[in-house]
Amino acid sequence: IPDAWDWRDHGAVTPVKNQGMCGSCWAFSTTGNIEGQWAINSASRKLLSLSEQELVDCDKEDEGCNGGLPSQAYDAIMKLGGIETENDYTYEGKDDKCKFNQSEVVVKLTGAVNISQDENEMAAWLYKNGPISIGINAFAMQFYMGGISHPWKLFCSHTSLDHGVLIVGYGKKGNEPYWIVKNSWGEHWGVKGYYLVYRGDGTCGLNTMCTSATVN
Ligand SMILES: CCC[C@@H](/C=C/S(=O)(=O)c1ccccc1)NC(=O)[C@H](Cc1ccccc1)NC(=O)N1CCC(N2CCOCC2)CC1
Repeated sequence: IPDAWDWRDHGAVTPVKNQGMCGSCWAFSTTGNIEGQWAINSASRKLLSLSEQELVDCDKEDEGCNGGLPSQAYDAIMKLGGIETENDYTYEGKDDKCKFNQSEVVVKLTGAVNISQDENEMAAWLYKNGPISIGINAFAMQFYMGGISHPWKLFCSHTSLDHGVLIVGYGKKGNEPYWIVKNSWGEHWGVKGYYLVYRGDGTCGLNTMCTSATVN
């Protein structure tokens, strides 16, 4: 696989979004993954912006603005019958009643996969298949101002994951390998909304809950 790869350069990543005052990061991680799968692995090859609010309101396996898991969201989307576009089911940033409309579904899932915790295998999977939904401990992200984040384990527990985000690529700056992570805190946070984090030692637990939906 190439030394560097960035799915933003290959039409598989929508613009950075903003979850606002709602703990819906898990929904953004989920839609980001499915947006990539649809653009890369479906017959249509179209990059669509998908609805997080549908997940916040209608995914009863998760807890809306109080948190959730992408792995549970994939299952909920399959049971609901698919996911609508951002435009058809717009983001409100608060828990609301479910307004799911089957006739507006644009993407259906066929399943989901767990991805290896080995970061070399993760990079190979990403290059072959697309962006990866991950859980991470977001402690260091709250103070991130740019560069390659590599906090001490002491400050960034590998076992208490509290944030859902999306790995869209990887690279190396000099001798330092890094992941390119899409966040959902708006484009003024981090590096145009992105987090560059050290690749290779399970920083902040980013390798421990890697998942993807499958679209066909
Ligand atoms: C209150 C919810 C906060 C929200 C993200 C909010 S956030 O605003 O992005 C943020 C995160 C960190 C610091 C500051 C701000 N976090 C989540 O949704 C995280 C995201 C995550 C964690 C681990 C792996 C993947 C994804 N998930 C969670 O918070 N939860 C996971 C599911 C859990 N359920 C409990 C009952 O039994 C079923 C499971 C509820 C809590």
